[in-house]
Amino acid sequence: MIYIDEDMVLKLINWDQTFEAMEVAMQRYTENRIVQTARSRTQVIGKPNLLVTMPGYLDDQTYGALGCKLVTFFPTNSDLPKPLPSVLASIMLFDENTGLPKACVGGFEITKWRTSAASAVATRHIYEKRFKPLNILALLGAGHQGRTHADCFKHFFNFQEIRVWNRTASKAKEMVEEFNKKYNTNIFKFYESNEKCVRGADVIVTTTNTSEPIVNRDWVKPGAHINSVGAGRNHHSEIEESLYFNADVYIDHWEGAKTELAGLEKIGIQFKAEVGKVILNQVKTEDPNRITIFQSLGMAVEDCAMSRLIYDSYLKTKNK
Ligand SMILES: NC(=O)C1=CN([C@@H]2O[C@H](COP(=O)(O)OP(=O)(O)OC[C@H]3O[C@@H](n4cnc5c(N)ncnc54)[C@H](OP(=O)(O)O)[C@@H]3O)[C@@H](O)[C@H]2O)C=CC1
Ligand SMILES: O=C([O-])C1=[NH+]CCC1
Repeated sequence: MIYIDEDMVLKLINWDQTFEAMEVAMQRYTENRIVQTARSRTQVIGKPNLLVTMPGYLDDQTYGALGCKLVTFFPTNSDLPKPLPSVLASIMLFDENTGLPKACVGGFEITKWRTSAASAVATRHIYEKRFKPLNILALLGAGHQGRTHADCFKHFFNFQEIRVWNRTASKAKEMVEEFNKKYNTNIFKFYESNEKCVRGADVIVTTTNTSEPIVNRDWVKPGAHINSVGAGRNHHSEIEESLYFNADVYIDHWEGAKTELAGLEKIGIQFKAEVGKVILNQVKTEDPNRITIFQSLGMAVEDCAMSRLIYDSYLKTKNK
């Protein structure tokens, strides 16, 4: 069995293939060419820390794989004397004919890249495809996901302004300085207030652990698109609940939504469709003034597609 570590993953990964892998995973979901369940959660007694398992099978010539991602979600990691990321992961890849383990692939970078690319896929198909404006992007959260989303959205879309807000303002400030330098631009702007950051934005991305809303209904302009990625007490805590009643809400998969978004269903929110249906042009939001939300949970088959991609790329570099 091969071990592909995080440094190697970073050498092999790129945005265009990651985007394609996410599109394929979401599309195959809708075509019933995948198997996955809601993820299991094992909690460390007395702590908020979780081990989460995400097994899946994806049937596809290029991205198909049988795998299982093991994710640890340890919010207390940021309080350590030497802080560690709160979300860490490893992905096991198996031979689908023999069941033999083929590889263990570092899942930290993959989780950041594939989640960001899934948001980009949702933005492209739910929002951009309808010729909607891409002037202002608001990023709420400057943690690992917030930063990778910034890279990803800079790569795929031509926003004139990318606003950044974070609970700890100094981190948003640092990120803005770093990203303006990295891309030799001045489009990244620091925002002290989440309200000001959200008002007027065409696309909003939230990547925080908050359990209280950071996006209020009245702040979001008609027709805007939101990618809600983070999870607090619930996986839908970042957005004021009343906003869901005034929006078309898209999800990535129903198995996860049934458990992790049960709170939304309980208050009467009906999900419009999974993103795969939008990619396949089976569903769309007709009203240009309707707010759209992609409530991203993350799918095991996204990780299967990514580990297959990285595994194949790794073998190619070894056989050169
Ligand atoms: N949908 C999906 O597929 C995936 C979702 N996730 C989720 O994305 C989120 C972010 O992950 P990641 O970037 O790796 O984590 P990080 O620990 O790197 O970042 C956490 C972010 O949340 C902010 N935050 C924490 N508590 C609060 C609060 N009470 N109010 C406002 N902001 C808060 C932090 O701000 P500060 O700097 O001030 O601490 C920071 O910006 C997590 O909830 C994770 O579960 C992760 C992977 C995949
Ligand atoms: O899909 C994923 O890997 C995760 N979603 C929430 C935490 C990790």
